[in-house]
Amino acid sequence: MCGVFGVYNSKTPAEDTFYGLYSLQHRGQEAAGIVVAEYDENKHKTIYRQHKGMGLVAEVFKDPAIFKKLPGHAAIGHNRYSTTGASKSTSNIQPFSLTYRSGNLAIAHNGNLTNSRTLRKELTERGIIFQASSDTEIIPHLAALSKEKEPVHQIYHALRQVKGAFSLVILANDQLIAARDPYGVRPLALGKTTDPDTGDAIFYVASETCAFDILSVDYVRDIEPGEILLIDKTSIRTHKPISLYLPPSKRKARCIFEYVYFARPDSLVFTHSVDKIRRNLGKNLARESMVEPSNDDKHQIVVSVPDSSNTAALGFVRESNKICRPARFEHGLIRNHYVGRTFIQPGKQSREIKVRSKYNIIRGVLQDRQIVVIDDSIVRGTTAKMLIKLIREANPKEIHLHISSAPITNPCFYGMDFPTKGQLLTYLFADTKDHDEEVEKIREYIGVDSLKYLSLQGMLNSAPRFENETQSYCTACFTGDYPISMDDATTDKEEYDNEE
Ligand SMILES: O=P(O)(O)OC[C@H]1O[C@H](OP(=O)(O)OP(=O)(O)O)[C@H](O)[C@@H]1O
Ligand SMILES: NC(=O)CC[C@H](N)C(=O)O
Ligand code: SF4
Ligand SMILES: [Mg+2]
Repeated sequence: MCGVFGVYNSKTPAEDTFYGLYSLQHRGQEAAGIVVAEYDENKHKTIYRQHKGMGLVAEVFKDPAIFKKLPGHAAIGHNRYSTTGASKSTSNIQPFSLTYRSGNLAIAHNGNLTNSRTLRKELTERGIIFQASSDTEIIPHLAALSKEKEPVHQIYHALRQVKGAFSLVILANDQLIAARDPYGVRPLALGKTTDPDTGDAIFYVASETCAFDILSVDYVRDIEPGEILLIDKTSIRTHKPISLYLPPSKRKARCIFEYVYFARPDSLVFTHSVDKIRRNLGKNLARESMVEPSNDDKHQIVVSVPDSSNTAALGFVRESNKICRPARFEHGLIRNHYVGRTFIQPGKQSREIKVRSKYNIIRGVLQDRQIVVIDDSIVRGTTAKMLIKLIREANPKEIHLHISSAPITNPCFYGMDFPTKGQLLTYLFADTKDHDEEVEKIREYIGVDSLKYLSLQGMLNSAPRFENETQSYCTACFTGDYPISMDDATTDKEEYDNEE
């Protein structure tokens, strides 16, 4: 999924970006980087400096001396969760920065392009040399090839040619550019504060608004789907950046999975509170639930799988009580906070080890009870399978697993790393005759007394509506209805990587 952050007209751009990336850590745990722009008055040009590395933000930027070497007025940063190009390859760490005929360019990307292989082949045939194997590097190459003079127009020209999901922050000489694909698949927000000394604006761009909160920055609005926003010296005085627009798409395709799992609940995503939508998902799940408290239990014991399903579990409990099905939220699973997100971890074995070391059970809460376990999603099934085995060790009376999203049956090509059906748990049961039989087989496999997924309609009813739009969300991994065509013939993430 990746986290992107940008800042313009700050006295401490590297530090601001560090804190922004730190709060966006949940969007990518593989690598992090910052590129800072400093205007050199003597040379009349902008100099870029960077620091990048594999691992978490706090590890990559552990040494405070790094920040002394990154002075400037603007910066962009990136947390990587790889979707195209090997995870472990250092050449894929973003932001990418390069020098070309119009000066300096640096780019950070959240999303995934669906025609990058086709474009890469064309560019390679024209003699372009690629340093990385990720899709993102295509964009600066296309911009550099553009006949336009202004970097923002070169970027526009490049973005007309790429397809797929992109939320971008770009440094172009001394300017900051933010852009979002016309479908609006990934989020991107604009924030602002005022410099108390000059009255000038300080602009911020981030994947999620939680990055603004940590810096006491006001959320202004979202970068619109298809918008290319230019922030420069003039806009800091006027407090108004300039916008260009890519041709609109017929429909919008905001990733509904951002609401289900990915984003932090304290963020506004697509202009709406993730917390509120996640509570709605839990509420609708309670309405669809068929589990009644067993005779000798006064309450259902509802246990969330921390952290991502905590909010849905709260919504579930509240609604259950409203509809006279007494329920009580309990901490039955404790999470080790030093283990990050497991689903976005590359590699099966490392995901399994992480799940096992991540959770432990509180026996007293679970023993001899009827337990409703709430999780937000089942993707590969690693978490559910291992967790239920763990919960069984506490001898609960019954385990009912409730999922606050529909079954994931199709790959994502727009920025989540499950590019083939074979990676999904549902694939194991693809030959079942209908939905009920499929759910029953999954129930048996996971080893629970009952399994309930929220319906697709229940999911859509939980998410906000956008006026004058025929379709607002991408639900492709749940439905197979892909809003953006997949031009590339292969989904091999490491196609262009050499053995390391
Ligand atoms: O079926 P799987 O492939 O295991 O993936 C789904 C699980 O992964 C996610 O949690 P994760 O641990 O990544 O993040 P969290 O700590 O934010 O809940 C999600 O909330 C599910 O629990
Ligand atoms: N998840 C993402 O947003 C990934 C960005 C980019 N496609 C990469 O693989 O580096
Ligand atoms: S396929 Fe699923 S995860 Fe991917 S963008 Fe669409 S809704 Fe989001
Ligand atoms: Mg989770």
